[in-house]
Amino acid sequence: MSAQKGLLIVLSGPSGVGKGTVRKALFESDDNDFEYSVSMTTRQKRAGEQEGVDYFFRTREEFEQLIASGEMLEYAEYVGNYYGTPLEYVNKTLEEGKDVFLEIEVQGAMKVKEKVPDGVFIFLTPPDLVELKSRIVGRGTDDMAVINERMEIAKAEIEMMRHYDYAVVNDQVSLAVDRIKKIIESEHYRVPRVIEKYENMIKGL
Ligand SMILES: Nc1ncnc2c1ncn2[C@@H]1O[C@H](COP(=O)(O)OP(=O)(O)OP(=O)(O)O)[C@@H](O)[C@H]1O
Ligand SMILES: Nc1nc2c(ncn2[C@@H]2O[C@H](COP(=O)(O)O)[C@@H](O)[C@H]2O)c(=O)[nH]1
Repeated sequence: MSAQKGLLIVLSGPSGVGKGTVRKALFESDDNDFEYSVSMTTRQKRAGEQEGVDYFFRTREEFEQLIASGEMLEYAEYVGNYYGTPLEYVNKTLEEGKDVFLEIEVQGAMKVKEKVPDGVFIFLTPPDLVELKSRIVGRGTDDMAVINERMEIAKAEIEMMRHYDYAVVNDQVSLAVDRIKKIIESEHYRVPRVIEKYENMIKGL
């Protein structure tokens, strides 16, 4: 087992900003070295989505049982459905010394911050709100009522940016990916993380 735990990296931000798009581009690039935690949801599977790849799709009853038995690191109810992060995979992977990447909405990210304050919290921002709405509309997955609900939630979510460690603008996907890679790389050199290894060495002398 690795002596040093992996980093927990949380990518969050308003609906439609491009979290999923940026996360996929990040994982498709050759030089990524972290593990994606597949979320669980009660929402309907969209065309092309696969069980265990895009999400673990569960009924509300199944999801509520997992909440009750403490098996979720965090969960949130978002536009009428549950979304959450299964705890066991995250713990096991961090213990193996591997970095774990979560792509989640803002309420859930704030719950993770309470439980894992030494995680790396990255807020993905749109260039502006007009562009944000045009991305949600352009995606073509939601009707107008849901789009308006997502925009209202988005305004409140942008206010939450202050609680994050980094803000990355998603103007172009490739640029956002590069910015995130640089953040993750530099987080590995932060003294509180590195010093632990040397403190253990000193204790072992
Ligand atoms: N940098 C970008 N420039 C232009 N369009 C983008 C950019 N990034 C993402 N998009 C587009 O914006 C739309 C929303 O992206 P995506 O579904 O990845 O957002 P999201 O933040 O994951 O949304 P949600 O939180 O609702 O799941 C998609 O149609 C995507 O192709
Ligand atoms: N709190 C959590 N939010 C999550 C999780 N997985 C995904 N999400 C976020 O939900 C919304 C909606 O997603 P969609 O796939 O229906 O468009 C989006 O903001 C995701 O980032 C999770 O495990 N916990």
